[in-house]
Amino acid sequence: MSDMRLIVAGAGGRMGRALIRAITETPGAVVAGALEAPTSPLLGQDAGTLAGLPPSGVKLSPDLWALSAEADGIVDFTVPEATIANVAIAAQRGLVHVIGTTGLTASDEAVIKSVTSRAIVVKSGNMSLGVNLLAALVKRVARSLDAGFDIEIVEMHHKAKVDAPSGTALLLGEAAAAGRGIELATHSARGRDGVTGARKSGDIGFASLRGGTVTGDHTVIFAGPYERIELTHKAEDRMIFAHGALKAALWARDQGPGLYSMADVLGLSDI
Ligand SMILES: NC(=O)C1=CN([C@@H]2O[C@H](COP(=O)(O)OP(=O)(O)OC[C@H]3O[C@@H](n4cnc5c(N)ncnc54)[C@H](OP(=O)(O)O)[C@@H]3O)[C@@H](O)[C@H]2O)C=CC1
Ligand SMILES: O=C(O)C1=N[C@H](C(=O)O)C[C@H](O)C1
Repeated sequence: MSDMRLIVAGAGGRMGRALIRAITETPGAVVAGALEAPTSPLLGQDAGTLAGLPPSGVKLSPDLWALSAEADGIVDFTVPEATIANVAIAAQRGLVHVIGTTGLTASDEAVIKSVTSRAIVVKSGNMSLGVNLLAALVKRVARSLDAGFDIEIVEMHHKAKVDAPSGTALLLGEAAAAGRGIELATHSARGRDGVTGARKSGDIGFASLRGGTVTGDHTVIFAGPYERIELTHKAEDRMIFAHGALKAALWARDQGPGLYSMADVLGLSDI
């Protein structure tokens, strides 16, 4: 099969630069385009050079329609507004769309879902192997423990992160809720402050810390009477997300239309 031609959306960002490096070092994939915001001062710069590599000849462009004429997929770690704009073009052009962007609203999620009867989308709040294994473990542990064990999810990220709770924390919350057989939407406690009253039994709590250069730490705490289980993942380098996203793109190329998760890509869906 020919190399998969990938567009990196948000190519000047932290994840975009990691993706350019990951694609460059992976056989079977090539950088076919580098998309950036129309207002970005980086437009016209070389994607390879920005990623700390030799010049690639691929310049940052704001025009996905033009870039996508010669591409098979788009790997998108940007901002919700950009991702939603990209969804329509990717679907129209028949591109595999790998979405890592977090902070998506329920209506954004609905827009993404709406194209998946005809388009291939892989979306996950965390593309790393470790976090997706952690999610499977969390689901399993939650299934074994009753509501006497309170579930709390703590995450810490670098000071530039703009959304909270993190996409990963929400993914882990969904896993815990699935294990317990409840809906996260109606059993979640976010942003406690002031006189909140006692903890509501059955809720899944979230707490977000921001500071420094932390790549991404997540702990799921099962706090029961006189004992506590804590499951933790610590990301040490963004390349784990980039390699996961690339694996997703190459995997998705052989799938039919649909909305897939990293659990599907990694074969963890049945845990
Ligand atoms: N699922 C996962 O595994 C992971 C998800 N993420 C998520 O990925 C997203 C990006 O993270 P990160 O790289 O750290 O953030 P950055 O802010 O470093 O990068 C985002 C990039 O997207 C660009 N951008 C904004 N608007 C557009 C547009 N319309 N078209 C193209 N590009 C655009 C930004 O440009 P400008 O700065 O000029 O606005 C910026 O370069 C976040 O939502 C984050 O939570 C991060 C890591 C792992
Ligand atoms: O913004 C980040 O940096 C990260 N975002 C993702 C999230 O919201 O969980 C994944 C990772 O933790 C890094």
